Amino acid sequence: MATENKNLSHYNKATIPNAKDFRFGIVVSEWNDTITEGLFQGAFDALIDCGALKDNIVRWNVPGSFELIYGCKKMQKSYDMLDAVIAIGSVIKGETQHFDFVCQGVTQGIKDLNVTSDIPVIFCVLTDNTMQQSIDRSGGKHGNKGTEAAIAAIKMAQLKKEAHF
Ligand SMILES: Nc1c(NC[C@H](O)[C@H](O)[C@H](O)CO)[nH]c(=O)[nH]c1=O
Ligand SMILES: CC(=O)[C@@H](O)COP(=O)(O)O
Repeated sequence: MATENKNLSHYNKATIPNAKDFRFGIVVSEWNDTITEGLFQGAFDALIDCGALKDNIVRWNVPGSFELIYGCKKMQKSYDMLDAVIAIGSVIKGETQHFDFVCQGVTQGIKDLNVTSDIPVIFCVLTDNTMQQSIDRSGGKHGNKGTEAAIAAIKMAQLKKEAHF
């Protein structure tokens, strides 16, 4: 289902575990910071709304989406008691193929972190053709992908808690 048919900010708290005992890391890219700050706020507000404590949320910044890979890896290693990490970025297509390489690189890198570590990393990276598409997905008409990522982080933290291996 395309984003335009699903508001990214809608969630049913009755279907979401209480996050009061979970600890979250959030790594935020500074590229397109008007977008990434909106994504961060959406994620932070949703975590709190679902019971997370402010003191249980740690935030780091990195220069761009490609650095999310290293930032999330170090976050996992620095805080091994984290229950989930959210990687927040905004990649917007320019004139060259650089967009494709950044998007593929960060996608594969974050996938690898989910394979190599026991702490889930949630992919909250917008990969848009235009700034308007990014605005629409970071608190605009399609909702906020940061909110969606926070809900995913809570659900994956619960799965990690219940999984024995
Ligand atoms: N064009 C965008 C970038 N480019 C920068 C890279 O992410 C990286 O920081 C650089 O290549 C140095 O390693 N990053 C974004 O997050 N969004 C963009 O639109
Ligand atoms: C995603 C990018 O790196 C891109 O915005 C850079 O723009 P350009 O392809 O025009 O150099």
